[in-house]
Amino acid sequence: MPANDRQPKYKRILLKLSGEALQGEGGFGIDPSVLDRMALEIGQLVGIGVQVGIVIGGGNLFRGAALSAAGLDRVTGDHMGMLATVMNALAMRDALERSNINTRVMSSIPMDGVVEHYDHRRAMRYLNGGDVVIFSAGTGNPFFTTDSAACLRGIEVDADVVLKATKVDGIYDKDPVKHPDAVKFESLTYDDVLERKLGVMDLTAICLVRDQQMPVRVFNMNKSGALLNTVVGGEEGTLVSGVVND
Ligand SMILES: Nc1ncnc2c1ncn2[C@@H]1O[C@H](COP(=O)(O)OP(=O)(O)OP(=O)(O)O)[C@@H](O)[C@H]1O
Ligand SMILES: O=c1ccn([C@@H]2O[C@H](COP(=O)(O)O)[C@@H](O)[C@H]2O)c(=O)[nH]1
Repeated sequence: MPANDRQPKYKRILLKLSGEALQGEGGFGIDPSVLDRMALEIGQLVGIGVQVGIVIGGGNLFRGAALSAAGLDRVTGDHMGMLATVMNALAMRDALERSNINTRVMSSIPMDGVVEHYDHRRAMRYLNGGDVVIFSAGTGNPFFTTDSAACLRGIEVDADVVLKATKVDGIYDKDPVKHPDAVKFESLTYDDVLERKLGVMDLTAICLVRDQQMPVRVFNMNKSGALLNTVVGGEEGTLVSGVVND
């Protein structure tokens, strides 16, 4: 069903941005033009009064599992991955502030003088005051992912929904990047995702949102206007919740 007006459906969202999406055509690092486009789209949400928390991945720079496969100690690799998310957060804050959007970066790992340490009550004050808050450094613990961090922070700040922005336009019965014949779901229950082991999000994250009944929508960030459409109630991508909406 298309969104019929510009009134937000959600008061507060937790937006998970894929680190890989920031690399643009370059294949590594951060493409400033991608940041600017995302800042514009996030600004549209702030403009209609939506409170926005963000978690950004680190896959454009480092992933602990990949570093470990190349011979590094896994915990060291995960620390590098979490630091990568701080770099992405700083770059995103820069783009948002150039668009005149007040933005705070908080880190799960103390980094005095660079970014604020994560503090739940302070984060709530910033969100209530209309600042965008970027939660960086994942959960602060190795062996987790930023999907888990996004779900955790989304639950902690009492977001209405976790929006996972990615490069595919929803959840399929198998990875659509590898399988052109993959079939898309409009909606799924948490148990569907777990039982079918659908790889778009890690299963720890799905268990967390299932236990707290936090809805998650997976949609394509490369589709212009999809983020705003989602927030005003458009049915972009795939919704994961406690019920199937057919
Ligand atoms: N069943 C599935 N449905 C949809 N996508 C799937 C599925 N299985 C695997 N994928 C893959 O999951 C990817 C989504 O992961 P994405 O890159 O957004 O997250 P991430 O790994 O958390 O981010 P980062 O790039 O920051 O590490 C898609 O690009 C898609 O190729
Ligand atoms: O809580 C966390 C979150 C992330 N990591 C490490 O960071 C990288 C990048 O995150 P992605 O979710 O893959 O984008 C991840 O591969 C882990 O190595 C972590 O250790 N703990």
